[in-house]
Amino acid sequence: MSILVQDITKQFGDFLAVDRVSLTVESGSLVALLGPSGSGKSTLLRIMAGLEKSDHGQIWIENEDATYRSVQERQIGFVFQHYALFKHLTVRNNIAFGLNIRKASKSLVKQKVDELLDLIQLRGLGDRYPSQLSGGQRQRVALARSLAAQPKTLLLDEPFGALDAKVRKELRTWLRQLHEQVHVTTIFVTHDQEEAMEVADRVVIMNNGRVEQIGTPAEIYDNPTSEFVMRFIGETNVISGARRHFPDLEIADHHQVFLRPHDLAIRAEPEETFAPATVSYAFNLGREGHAELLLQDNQKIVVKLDRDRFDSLSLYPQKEVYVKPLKTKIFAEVA
Ligand SMILES: Nc1ncnc2c1ncn2[C@@H]1O[C@H](COP(=O)(O)OP(=O)(O)OP(=O)(O)O)[C@@H](O)[C@H]1O
Repeated sequence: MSILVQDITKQFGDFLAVDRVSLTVESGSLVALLGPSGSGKSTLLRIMAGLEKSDHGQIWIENEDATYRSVQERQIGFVFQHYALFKHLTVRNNIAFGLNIRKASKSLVKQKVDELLDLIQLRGLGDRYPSQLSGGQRQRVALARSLAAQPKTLLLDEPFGALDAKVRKELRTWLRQLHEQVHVTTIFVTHDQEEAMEVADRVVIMNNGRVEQIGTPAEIYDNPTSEFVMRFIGETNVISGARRHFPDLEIADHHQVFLRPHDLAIRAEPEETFAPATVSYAFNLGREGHAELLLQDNQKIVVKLDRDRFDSLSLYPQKEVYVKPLKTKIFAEVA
């Protein structure tokens, strides 16, 4: 089920929460809405679901204007951060809830619930009550309950937000695998960039109610189109007056240069076009080594090196090294 969001705007009083957002979600894809707190992700998701009215713009579902359709008519499943399972019903009956309302036959309900219990890998726990499950298990039941209604689209609002880091990580992988099995068009909101990058086919980066960039995780990481995205996704170094250190960079004198900690060459001996720097700290993290270097004007650069390179350079505090950016980004300064 493809979804087209066209020029959606939503204001709460004087505050513009969603500002002329347009985007396309392709049928069967898994898309993350990623952005800092308050950037409008949940509001946009609720507008897509039909839980919130927009002030302007349209929502198209499978080439039909769904802007004024109800949640039910949109055939959308919704899962929130805080699992809203019925406490007095077993896992089985929670999953079966929608099917029972629609008066599906007993045998069909049993078959569907069995399939969904397998899908969420909780087959043996069907007779437990929500209070007898872990947070991660409850959230999987909430997903199964949404899937039981066979929604055309699944909207997840920080589905793992209330869980601890380890369980979140497990559920990420699980969500990806689940999506590969069921292929329901899925849009999920997160403010965790690692979660978005690991799980989604495409990531929509939001900031101040607007879409900053849309792309695959690799496109967004490798080719951020704004300073905001460069800083928000992955780590970045910012060097002011970079031409003083690296005269062959083709930039204006006042430009700032952005570069990832992996995108630097380091030498132990002086070399043309390399700038001298002093190691302020260096530590070995097992798989890779990290160091902080100070340029001659005391600007800091964080570098990350694979272990072989790190070991061969034998970095230690106060050591003199020579550095050169390999891949830089320059963004127009915002007036
Ligand atoms: N019903 C409302 N009334 C007034 N302001 C609201 C309402 N809902 C959201 N807002 C405001 O709109 C802005 C966007 O909120 P939204 O929940 O969409 O952001 P978000 O990106 O999902 O943030 P978070 O990651 O913190 O959930 C916020 O500043 C919020 O305070």
